[in-house]
Amino acid sequence: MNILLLGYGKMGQLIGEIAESRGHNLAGKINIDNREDLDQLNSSNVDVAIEFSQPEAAVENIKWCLEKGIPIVSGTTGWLSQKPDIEAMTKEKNGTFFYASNFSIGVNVFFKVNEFLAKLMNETSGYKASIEEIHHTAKKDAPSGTAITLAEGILNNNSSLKDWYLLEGNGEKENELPIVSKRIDPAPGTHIIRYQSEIDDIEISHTAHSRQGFALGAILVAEWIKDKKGVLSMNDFLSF
Ligand SMILES: NC(=O)C1=CN([C@@H]2O[C@H](COP(=O)(O)OP(=O)(O)OC[C@H]3O[C@@H](n4cnc5c(N)ncnc54)[C@H](OP(=O)(O)O)[C@@H]3O)[C@@H](O)[C@H]2O)C=CC1
Ligand SMILES: O=C(O)C1=N[C@H](C(=O)O)C[C@H](O)C1
Repeated sequence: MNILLLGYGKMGQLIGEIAESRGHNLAGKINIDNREDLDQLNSSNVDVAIEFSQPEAAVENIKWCLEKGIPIVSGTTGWLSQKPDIEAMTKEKNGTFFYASNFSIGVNVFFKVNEFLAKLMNETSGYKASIEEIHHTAKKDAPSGTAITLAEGILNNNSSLKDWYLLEGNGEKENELPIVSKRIDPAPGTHIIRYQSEIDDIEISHTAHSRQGFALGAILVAEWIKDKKGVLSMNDFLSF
């Protein structure tokens, strides 16, 4: 396949390496300083675009793909308030848009375990839920997209928590789920769910040892999505 990389930073470069090792051709490696290269690209020379850029750039990149009729796989986090507009545009253009806050298969198993545990804890009183995420210091957004997905998994299965919030300092909120974001190098991505009571604590965690799982997951999705249409997610891609 001809793969266009929108964003050629830590993730874009690793995705490029793995894609080439799987026999794909890189149609372009776009960063902020070579966007004029996009003028030469369209659906006749790009099969699929993979977008890992930054929160301020994601929407423009995704819209460019939808306008050109190029299927787009996006992993950029921190722009999701505009996702409804992108979903509407995907339908209007009969395009292909895939978003995941985390492409690692292990994290997607962890999402399911989190939902199951949240259901059990909804039946159990006396525990206080919280999320902690730890990432490298170059990360631009907080909380992480993965922490937000985990929070949604808890809120959808819990009748007493109304919303999540980013906990900074001592500002705890009643009946809301706190997320603590820590920035420590070189952490590629750690997420911890805690239920704490006076009697005992329950904790589940996922720790990425590198960016390999995120990058390989995005390529597997790009290979799968080529001939599909609509707004798609990891729940469509994975069979569990
Ligand atoms: N969903 C998932 O599984 C994962 C998601 N992510 C997310 O992916 C994103 C990228 O992460 P990472 O690679 O670590 O970040 P980096 O900062 O290493 O890379 C981002 C790249 O995007 C480029 N960029 C900035 N503006 C534009 C633009 N307008 N068009 C094209 N490229 C642009 C930057 O270029 P320049 O350097 O020139 O500014 C930079 O090279 C983040 O939002 C992160 O949270 C990360 C890992 C996994
Ligand atoms: O910025 C990162 O590095 C990561 N971002 C994603 C997120 O915000 O959840 C996924 C992964 O944790 C790495």
